[in-house]
Amino acid sequence: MENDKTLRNWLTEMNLDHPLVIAGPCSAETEEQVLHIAHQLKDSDATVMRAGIWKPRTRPGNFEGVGAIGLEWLKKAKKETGLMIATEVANKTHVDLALKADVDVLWIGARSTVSPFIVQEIADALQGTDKIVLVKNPVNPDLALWLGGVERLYAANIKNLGVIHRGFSTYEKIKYRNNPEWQIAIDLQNRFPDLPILVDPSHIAGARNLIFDICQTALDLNYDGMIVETHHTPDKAWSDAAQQITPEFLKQMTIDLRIRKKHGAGEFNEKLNVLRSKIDVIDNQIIDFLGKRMGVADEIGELKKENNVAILQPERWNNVLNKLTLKGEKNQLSKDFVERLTKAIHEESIAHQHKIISQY
Ligand SMILES: C=C(O[C@@H]1C=C(C(=O)O)C=C[C@H]1O)C(=O)O
Repeated sequence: MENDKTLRNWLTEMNLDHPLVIAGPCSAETEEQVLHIAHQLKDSDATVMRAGIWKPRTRPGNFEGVGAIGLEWLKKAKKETGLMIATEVANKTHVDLALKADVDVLWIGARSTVSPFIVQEIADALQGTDKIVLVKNPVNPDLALWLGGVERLYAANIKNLGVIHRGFSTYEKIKYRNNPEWQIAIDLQNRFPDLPILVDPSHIAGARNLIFDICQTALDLNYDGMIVETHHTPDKAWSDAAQQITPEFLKQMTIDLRIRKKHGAGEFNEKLNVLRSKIDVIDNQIIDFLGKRMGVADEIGELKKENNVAILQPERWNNVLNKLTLKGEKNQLSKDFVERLTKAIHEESIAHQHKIISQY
């Protein structure tokens, strides 16, 4: 699959003067709940109403969705409000039922994207559809697997495609439910600049107080819109209570979010060019310096080879790491960044020495 301007057609045809908003409850719970939320969303920026009907839960015993009856409620919501409707599909049966109910947007969840068998089954069931199909990132940070999902749908002649970034599962304790790993989504945008990308701040955050900032970050990274879990009484929601926001909150959020221009003009560009030349000079210096550092590591490698000494020297390495972290703090660099950078340099240094030592 190649990038192609027509990938954006479905979004362009919506003719929105703001980012695309898909909103609605994590799960459809009752007919009244679906209709109540739909009417609240009617005069918001939301174009599409979402609701989970079949809910993949991490552990059994939790509410697993109302099933096909929820499609009837969504259909009613569409009829009464004019909103388009969206739900998650995870197998051929779901697809058949959703297509029969004329669901406008179908998404493939993170737990399905990890499985090429399931994605293929869904793609086959959707073959040639003109519905909009969105692929959430897989639970693990694997861009190829994410794109593989999109490519399976593309190969099934499904042209109205997009992706949803919901973050990646992690065992580490972080402030988010799912680690955003923004760089993976940036890489995806670089490969497919015309493939619409939406952020799912609800699943990245896991908590409603983080939703605004995540949406702002996504818009600053040129995302095309957001899919946000929205419930009239979030704390009483049957699933994902902590991360749902009210329709009122959503309306205020879409007013407050800053939408920046893709490009500037005139004096801005002149100033930007001056600053960018400064960055270019510094970037060149960084690479020259790194090259010099590796040259010294090579010399150390030769020395270790002659004296049959191990490459990895944990004491020295810890010393280097601590010194640079301290120095980084003085230069307003985050500890996390300096650590990642220093580890990358160390890895390259080890690789250089390994090459020298393994030459006979
Ligand atoms: C360069 C050396 O080899 C390794 C690489 C290091 C580095 O790049 O700073 C530090 C310690 C060693 O693990 C060394 O022993 O000093």
